[in-house]
Amino acid sequence: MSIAPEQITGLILAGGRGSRMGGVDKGLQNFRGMPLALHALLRLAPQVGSVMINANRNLGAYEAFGAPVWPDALPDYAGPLAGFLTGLEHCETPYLVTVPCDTPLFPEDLVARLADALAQADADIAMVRTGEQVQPVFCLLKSSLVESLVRFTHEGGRKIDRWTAQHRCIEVPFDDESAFFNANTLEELRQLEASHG
Ligand SMILES: Nc1nc2c(ncn2[C@@H]2O[C@H](COP(=O)(O)OP(=O)(O)OP(=O)(O)O)[C@@H](O)[C@H]2O)c(=O)[nH]1
Ligand SMILES: [Mg+2]
Repeated sequence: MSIAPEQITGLILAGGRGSRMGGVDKGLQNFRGMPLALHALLRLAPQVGSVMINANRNLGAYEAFGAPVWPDALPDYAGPLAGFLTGLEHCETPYLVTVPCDTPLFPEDLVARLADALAQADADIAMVRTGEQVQPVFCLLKSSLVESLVRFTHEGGRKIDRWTAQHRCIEVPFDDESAFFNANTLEELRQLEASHG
């Protein structure tokens, strides 16, 4: 069994505090003259059937990118899992794939590789691994997990790995580690701009 792109909705995670960047709205910071979240959107869109954005501030600026924008239902910046929940609650396809807004050079075949691995392993969740490092915010998941995530988060659960461990989860190795370089600080953003990717 394989998974077609049309069965997958893409979600840009841009709902964080950006505290290591001085509290700015990270997704709206420019990278090579264009907002980071728009880079992610343009890179993800050809890989999936439709895309949406999860953001908690400056919603109008994100709406201008032309995709639906959903803020967290959970209060107080509950972390990336709150973004997963928001995505699953608005997802109308059998699969959701998430990418963070601060990693604009992620692979152009990211979703195809996650989807192949998920289908082959008959898993519920597939996450990127680079070297020894799991990158849980690059995550393909079955939309049917929404009830499980509602339960987990409403009981106060916040850690991605604690939740994913409850399901059939696989890690998909990616060799191109530099494609997953993410900008947490302004310094890292400038470093990324200077890179060859
Ligand atoms: N929806 C939502 N997404 C979040 C939240 N916190 C982090 N994220 C997203 O999760 C991804 C990884 O988070 P970080 O790289 O730590 O980003 P951040 O939390 O904005 O930055 P720091 O405050 O410096 O940790 C990013 O795409 C964030 O936008 C949150 O409370 N809600
Ligand atoms: Mg954070």
